[in-house]
Amino acid sequence: MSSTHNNTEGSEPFTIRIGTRRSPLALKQVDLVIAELQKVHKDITFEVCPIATMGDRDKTTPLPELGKGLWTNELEAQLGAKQVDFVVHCCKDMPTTLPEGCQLGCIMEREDPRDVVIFKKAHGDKYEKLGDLPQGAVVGTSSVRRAAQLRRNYPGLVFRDVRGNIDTRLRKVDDEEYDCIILAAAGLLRMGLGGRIAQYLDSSTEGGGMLHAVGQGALALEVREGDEKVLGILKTLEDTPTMMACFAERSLMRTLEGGCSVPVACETKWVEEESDEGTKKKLRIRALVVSLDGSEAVEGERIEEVASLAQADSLGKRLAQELVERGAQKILDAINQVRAGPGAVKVGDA
Ligand SMILES: NCc1[nH]cc(CCC(=O)O)c1CC(=O)O
Repeated sequence: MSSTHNNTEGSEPFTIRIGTRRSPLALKQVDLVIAELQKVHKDITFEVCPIATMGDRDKTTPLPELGKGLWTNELEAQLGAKQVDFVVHCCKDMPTTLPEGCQLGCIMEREDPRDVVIFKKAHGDKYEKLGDLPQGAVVGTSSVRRAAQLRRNYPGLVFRDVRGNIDTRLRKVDDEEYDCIILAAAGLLRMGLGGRIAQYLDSSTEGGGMLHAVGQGALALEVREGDEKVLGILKTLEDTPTMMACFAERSLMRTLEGGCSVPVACETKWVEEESDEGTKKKLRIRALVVSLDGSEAVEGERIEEVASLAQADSLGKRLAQELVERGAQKILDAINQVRAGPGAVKVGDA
């Protein structure tokens, strides 16, 4: 008689295959996910299946020309073909509408969602913040969202593209003609590179704030639609407040983009609000749609009680509609017009 190993699943040990990009950050993120899963599911074997996506292979074509899903399409194809059981994504890199047959299984607790400034090593401790930089200083970023917001507050700075993985970008700021670069805190912190962070940017930054990208700092796990077995396994990793915040952000983006990626920035925070009935936790979402050159912007904010993903969705949608009514459409139309014309304009987030 064969003995059956008694495990938490109540069945034979089995293997789960995980789809991921193969960048050092992506692999680190998968390690973090597996470490969390392994705590609960001791007898499951997790196998990492890294591949290069279009965004990894093509490092020169402007991002929008590569189309939507440049970081995700190949991974979702593998998921659909059952070559992998779930995919680990940066939530920020996922299009707001998923392909048929795919489902956002869960979103994990968020790392710091803010953007940060990293100065060239050779500058030593000469600069502490963006405002310390002289006229004409060069800021590396390929994100129109970042450049457009910073242009508004720091008109003297010059913006240049910088693409590549985190290590490549850090090498470029140190060795090439950049004075600083802007990156997401989350990637640096996960890679143990937080020591390079000189300044955190958010809506309240003195001298000029910045809102982050939709989904920035959160990891999202994508599964085949209705795959209850895998959904059940991943459920233990869900951070519901983060998931609700990201749903609000993604709904905002989905409502605004109308088929084309646009420079939309946001910031969500769970805040306590006092009322006659006592204190209540509410979700505050701030958002900004900005023209490519930073000359025009429409900003807004809403605070609502959110107790479900559907309510998070409608919060994001309402804020988007409010921004459109207050003039965001004019900015979006202008961007879409340039996008449709000859010559590429980058509006994806890098
Ligand atoms: N495609 C770039 C990308 N996608 C997600 C992150 C950061 C990590 C995160 O937001 O979870 C980055 C790098 C960056 O913006 O600095």
